Amino acid sequence: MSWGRHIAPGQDNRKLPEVQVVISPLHPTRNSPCLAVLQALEDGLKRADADPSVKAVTICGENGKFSAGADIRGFSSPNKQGLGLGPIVSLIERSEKPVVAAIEGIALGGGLEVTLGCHYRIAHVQARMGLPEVTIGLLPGAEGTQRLPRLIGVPAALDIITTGRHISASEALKLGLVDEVVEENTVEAAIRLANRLIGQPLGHRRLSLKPVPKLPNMEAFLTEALVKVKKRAQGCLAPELCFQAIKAATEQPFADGVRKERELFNILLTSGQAKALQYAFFAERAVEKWTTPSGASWKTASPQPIRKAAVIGLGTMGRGIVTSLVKAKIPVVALEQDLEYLNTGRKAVMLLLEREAMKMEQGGQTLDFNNPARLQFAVDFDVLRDVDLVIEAVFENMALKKEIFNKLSRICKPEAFLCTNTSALNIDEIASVTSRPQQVIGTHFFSPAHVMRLLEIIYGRHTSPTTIATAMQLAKVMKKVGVVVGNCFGFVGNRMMFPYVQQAVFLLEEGSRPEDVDQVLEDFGFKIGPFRMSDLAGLDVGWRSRKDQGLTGPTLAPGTSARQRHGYRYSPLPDLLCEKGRFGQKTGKGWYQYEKAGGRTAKPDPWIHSFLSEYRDTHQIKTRFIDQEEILERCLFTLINEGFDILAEGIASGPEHLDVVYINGYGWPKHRGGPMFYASTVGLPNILAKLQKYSEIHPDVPQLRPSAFLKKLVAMGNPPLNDWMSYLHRQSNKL
Ligand SMILES: CCCCCCCCCCCCC/C=C/C(=O)SCCNC(=O)CCNC(=O)[C@H](O)C(C)(C)COP(=O)(O)OP(=O)(O)OC[C@H]1O[C@@H](n2cnc3c(N)ncnc32)[C@H](O)[C@@H]1OP(=O)(O)O
Repeated sequence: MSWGRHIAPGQDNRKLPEVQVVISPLHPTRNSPCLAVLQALEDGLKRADADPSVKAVTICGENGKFSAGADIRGFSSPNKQGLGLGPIVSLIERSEKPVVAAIEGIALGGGLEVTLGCHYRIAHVQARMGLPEVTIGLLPGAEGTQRLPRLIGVPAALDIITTGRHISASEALKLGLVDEVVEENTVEAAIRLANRLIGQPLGHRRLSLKPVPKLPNMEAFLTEALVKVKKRAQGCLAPELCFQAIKAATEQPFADGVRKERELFNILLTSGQAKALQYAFFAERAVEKWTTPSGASWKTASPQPIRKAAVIGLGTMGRGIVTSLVKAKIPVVALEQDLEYLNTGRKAVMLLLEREAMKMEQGGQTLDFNNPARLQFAVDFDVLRDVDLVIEAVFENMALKKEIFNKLSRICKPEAFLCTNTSALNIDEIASVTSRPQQVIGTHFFSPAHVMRLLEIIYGRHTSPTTIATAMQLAKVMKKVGVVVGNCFGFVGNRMMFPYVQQAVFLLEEGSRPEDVDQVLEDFGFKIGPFRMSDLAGLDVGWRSRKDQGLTGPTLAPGTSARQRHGYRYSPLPDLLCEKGRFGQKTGKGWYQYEKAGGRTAKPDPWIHSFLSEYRDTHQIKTRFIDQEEILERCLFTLINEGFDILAEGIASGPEHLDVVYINGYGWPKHRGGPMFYASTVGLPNILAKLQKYSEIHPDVPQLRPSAFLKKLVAMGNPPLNDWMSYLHRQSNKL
């Protein structure tokens, strides 16, 4: 046997026998010359083919990583890379010399497609594979949609391609995606296999020549699958086009399927959705690199280790937070005020953990939560003496939170971090009752806390960089996206949500029905419209907060106008519903009616319709027809407008932060890239003009008055989103 020389665009320092073509590194950097990588791969293959001393080829990655696929930034560059990979995969497949892929680390996207051209695939036991193109608004465009169904069948290929999920080596082996899984050196194993293959026929290993395995009921299967794909996609184009490409594989010869794949790929490549999803990919990574206006930064701050944590309060939020910590393998003490609450909380937590353990078992993982060293329940604050971090998750009441923080400050060890799970309260006020305000931080979880990815991390005036870094590290360990924001009422998420919900309610006063408003926003792509959301969360939550603020309830000054507060427009509609006991799903009635208290199926309620009509009569509001455009613009543009104020005030350090918050915590459709990205696609001058128009019609709604920062950006010529923050302190002579 003889081997070809090492042919590589990079260096392989493992000094293996001479057979390798080294492919792209794990993280193609921003300027990674992807075309050069492809060229090197092609040249390497051609040289191996032409060299009679080479009898077999192994393709592996650099530094123990196969490939993360194409450089995503390349898809938005004018010189679009990548379309050249398909012919190279075919070139690999046509090789008369056996080609074996040695998959270590990850093989994703174009990287996995390369392996589908190889005649055999060997994976390391810890390798992960996937075709995540759908998550960045694309499809596997290097013939992957045609080869994968031929290799593993249509159902498995559909699942992998339309979800973009990563699979483990053991699942890949079960599916037949790889031929062998090894625990040893994968490249050496691949070389050994290649050795054995020399001289053997390869025809049956060329996937393009194989038929797609038949299903007894292919047509019915595809029809049903399409319904599922569309339902999951919620307006996102890529999953459906992935489906179409795979369907083509079942109906057409390989070459025609490839043509169809290319056609569909081009549709996606030029779609705004791909751009938005790729923006979202990088935005999520950008927020990891946090900074604060005082100069604190991820670069200089180091997180402290959290060996043991505590959660105070086992209500809905506390239960989810405990579950997240257990899943992150952080030993946790769960504390309640008395044994009765503790037992209720304990049962609920155990139920959540059992469900999570079952889910994890399906993916071949285990969850150990029956061990007291991992999870302990208590009613005595004394058990908190040795914890490194406490998350207080009692209900939103400043006096109660302050009492708890004062106690924590006295009991916990001096270096312990104190976090408050609040959705709006002032972090500085909470910190003020402790002896360590530098270690106090807001950690705003989203319900259900063990499912939702967002963690808003709110620093106060005295919060130290180490505390921020520790909270960010905690988010990462819990597999959440931490977004560092400043301290203001409602922080980023709820502060932007307030004008959105307020407009939705004003629209009801003027003539819309809850289901009209929800429909428009759900058609836009929100998972759930504002009224369905309010019914789900419970109308009483906002009612309590408005009562605390003196906006309604017994503390309201006698003679206050029903529809005005502090000289601005106010809608008492949500208060009136609460006074009638309509709290949403929990009472079976809210903005909608439900089959029973706790029911989940929202039905439009004729009672609400006549209630709204009587309300308008009482307040002499002329009912008018409100079109979809106005509903969308008034709800979204006020939310975006608030976003510009947040940026101007330095509450968030860039538009990506706001977008990541909205995508991960508020059901904003990811394929629209987040509210600020969406604003940039609509065009800031258009948003400004519409806000000006609505503000003139509704002068008593300050949230419709265009933000000064928005006006400035328009005056500065509508710069691209990446540049917005650089204009914050620049002078504009057009204003
Ligand atoms: C020579 C053959 C190889 C093939 C390559 C050739 C390409 C040819 C084009 C083919 C065209 C056909 C269609 C193919 C399309 C694709 O391949 S699309 C890309 C598919 N791949 C992905 O979507 C992978 C995306 N990345 C990830 O999922 C994760 O980053 C990871 C790889 C699993 C690693 O995770 P983790 O360790 O948590 O690190 P991160 O923080 O996520 O990333 C670190 C930095 O790397 C950047 N990065 C990662 N992947 C890419 C990428 N594909 N393109 C550009 N940049 C990437 C990421 O942004 C981080 O950057 P910094 O924040 O600046 O550190």
